[in-house]
Amino acid sequence: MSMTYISKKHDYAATLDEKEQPKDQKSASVESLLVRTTKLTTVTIKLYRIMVFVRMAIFVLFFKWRISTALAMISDGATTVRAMWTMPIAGELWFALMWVLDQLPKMQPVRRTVFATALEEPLLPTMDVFVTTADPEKEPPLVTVNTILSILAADYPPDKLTCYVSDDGGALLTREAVAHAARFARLWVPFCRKHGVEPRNPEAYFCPGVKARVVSRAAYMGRSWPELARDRRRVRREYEELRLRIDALHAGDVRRQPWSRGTPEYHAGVVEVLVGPPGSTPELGVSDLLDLTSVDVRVPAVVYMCREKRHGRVHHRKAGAMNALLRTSAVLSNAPFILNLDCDHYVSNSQALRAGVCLMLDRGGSNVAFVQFPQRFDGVDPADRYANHNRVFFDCTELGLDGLQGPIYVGTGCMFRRAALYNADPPLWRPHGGDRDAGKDVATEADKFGISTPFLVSVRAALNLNRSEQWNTTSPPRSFDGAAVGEATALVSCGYEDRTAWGRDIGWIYGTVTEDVATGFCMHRRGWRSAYCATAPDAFRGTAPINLTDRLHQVLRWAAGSLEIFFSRNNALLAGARLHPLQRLAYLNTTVYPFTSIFLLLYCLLPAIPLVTRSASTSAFSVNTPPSATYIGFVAALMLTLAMVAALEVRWSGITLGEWWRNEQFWMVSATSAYAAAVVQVALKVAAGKEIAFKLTSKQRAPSAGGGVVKRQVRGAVRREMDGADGSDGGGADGERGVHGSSGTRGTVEERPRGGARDGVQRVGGGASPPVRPWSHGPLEQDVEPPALARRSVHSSITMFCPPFAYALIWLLFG
Ligand SMILES: O=c1ccn([C@@H]2O[C@H](COP(=O)(O)OP(=O)(O)O[C@H]3O[C@H](CO)[C@@H](O)[C@H](O)[C@H]3O)[C@@H](O)[C@H]2O)c(=O)[nH]1
Ligand SMILES: [Mn+2]
Repeated sequence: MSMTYISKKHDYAATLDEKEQPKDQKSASVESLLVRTTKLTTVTIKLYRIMVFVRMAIFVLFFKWRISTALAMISDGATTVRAMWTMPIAGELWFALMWVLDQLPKMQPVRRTVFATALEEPLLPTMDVFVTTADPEKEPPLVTVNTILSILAADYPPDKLTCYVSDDGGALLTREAVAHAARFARLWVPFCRKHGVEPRNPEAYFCPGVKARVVSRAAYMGRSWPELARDRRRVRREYEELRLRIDALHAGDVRRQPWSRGTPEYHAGVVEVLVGPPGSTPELGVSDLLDLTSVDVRVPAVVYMCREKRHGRVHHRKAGAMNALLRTSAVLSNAPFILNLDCDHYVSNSQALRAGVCLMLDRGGSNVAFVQFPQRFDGVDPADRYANHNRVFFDCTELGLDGLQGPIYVGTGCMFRRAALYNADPPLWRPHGGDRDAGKDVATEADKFGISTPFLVSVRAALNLNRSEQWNTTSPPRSFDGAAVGEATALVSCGYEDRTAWGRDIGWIYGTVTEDVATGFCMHRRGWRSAYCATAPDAFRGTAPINLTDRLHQVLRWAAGSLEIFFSRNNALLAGARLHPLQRLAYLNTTVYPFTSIFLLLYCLLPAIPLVTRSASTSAFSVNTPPSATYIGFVAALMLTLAMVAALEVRWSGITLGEWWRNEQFWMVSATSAYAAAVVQVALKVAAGKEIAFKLTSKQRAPSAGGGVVKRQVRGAVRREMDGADGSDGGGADGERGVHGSSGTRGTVEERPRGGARDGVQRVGGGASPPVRPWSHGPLEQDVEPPALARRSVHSSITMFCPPFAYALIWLLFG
């Protein structure tokens, strides 16, 4: 099976310039077998480029006319009049600049086709997967558990994969839930392997969600179709028990003393190997539940980590957790490649890990520091009213940047080269005769990496392995023994990074709440490339904020984090020449966009001043004078070209016009609220040193898995099944139907393997519904009406974001 980009109807021919990707000796043998990169050369993209330049030319003419007219008008005017002319022109110049910064990096998009199965199993390198969670209330342990299960069941050799979980909350609840997941994995992983099910997240697989894919009878590759139905029912019952156990954990003793090691902000460091590494040869299994006689039952290793936290010590939020994971994994498995998933982003395509590796090992791949996958989301309402899908960014901007030395790193769903996190130089920029620090002694690196000798040894091994690129023959030593775990625990103590380069040059970058953008930028600045990997089906899927308050808080955090980067040493304007000029523009755009709010608010509010103040000087403003024909002509031309550029962008990228429009709408909402709040926050930080908080996004899934009105009856069905329906093969859970999408037009009905009863949706378990707790998975059956949810959240958002408006109004009226 080859993994191709989400199907597009364009045909494209030109292969990427040879100069762009220097021929690499070691990976030459796999040249063009793993990845095919093609520039988009359709008529649409050519027209698109022309239209962008036409619009830029119109801008130049417009500003020439506008500024000369303004100068004539204000030559003898009062100060107010001058201000009234200068501000709008400054605003227009800023908006034009932002548009140009946004468009130019999108002009050379490329598409990649990854042939994941072309990479033979023995050639696969080892891989560490990092999952971060921070608060069991906002990030329900069940969500984390499902993510872990999807990772463990991914199609990757189990002896080459290790799953690390970082628990920043230090919660016993999370640790226990992960341990339960590790136990359930012994059944779940062989089941997935045996029947090739997708997606390998049990919640998504068993629930009638939008993306639950069920193999059709014809495509089924297993031994016998009825066996799948029977196994599926049995595994499902076990999964239901796991869910109940995790609920019980929350409700029971653990809940009464959830922070057994202290509080979320004060606890000791813990590293615990929950599942040890499996052997390197397949083990055929025995199980009471399933026939596993011909299935490899090995499960990848699982490590739980909770870094130490102390009062008065900054912990650097996710970046700090990732760096702790980087060190922990270094002394245990030390894999050359690292995949990061937030606790809610599960592996939705079991081939995804291989796809990422292909981009790293392919010709020219040795210069790739990270592979960013698009972020896709479940549970967003069908109208996507808060533009959660972010299609314009993922399907246009990142695709465009992929043609310019690589996309921006934007968090979850990103695969890294360990050596790049250790601040190594890419081969492309290595000084002749080897690496810049190849000859250096490890001991002298202690001021950068900290004093742990085993860790320094692991760094050296990782850098050497990266230089030799012999991934398969010299796999790094994996030791999970007591000594290694003890060392790992010392490495997650909160003082370890003192007086080192962690967070500055090494690992994830500190000093901003959007550590992702800063970290990727530092790599690009060193000359590393990155790659964008959009697969079909989606590689990973996660949850998005389901109400406006959460969404605006998320946008506020991103905007504030961007400005923090702008005011730091990682400002794109200060970067050296290894950054592609257009990439520099893209980074500049990514770090200054929140300033737009100032211009936008003034631009919209200033014209109203004469109406409310009625002062002599401003009333001289002719509110009654009709706009000149030239002005109307320019505005019409700018609007028309904007629409044409949008239409062409929509065409070449394959997104819908609706998605583009949502993006514009939500941009307006953010720019007049969250961006302004971000500017205020960062101003306070710069002026008074007030730190910006990392407010976690709640991962409580909307009770509607597929968005809109979706009925969930899983518990009911399972309970009914448990109540004695077991014998009736074919009824029960396997007979239910999933109502998809629920948007009416897109909704499809999917049959589960055994077909059978078609009334599954109506069935509800008997007895009283369990109490709805925030972390539980909802009542037995619930209709959710998104507008009601949205209305409620609009109220809370208004109270949250009205201060900037209130101040603006007060200033206008009485200032
Ligand atoms: O002190 C902290 C704070 C957060 N996290 C984890 O960071 C991740 C991201 O948090 P979330 O609230 O989901 O933020 P989002 O805005 O949804 O995430 C996006 O934006 C973040 C930067 O603002 C990136 O870190 C994420 O990878 C990216 O997906 C989650 O797994 C958290 O558990 C920690 O581990 N420790
Ligand atoms: Mn998130």
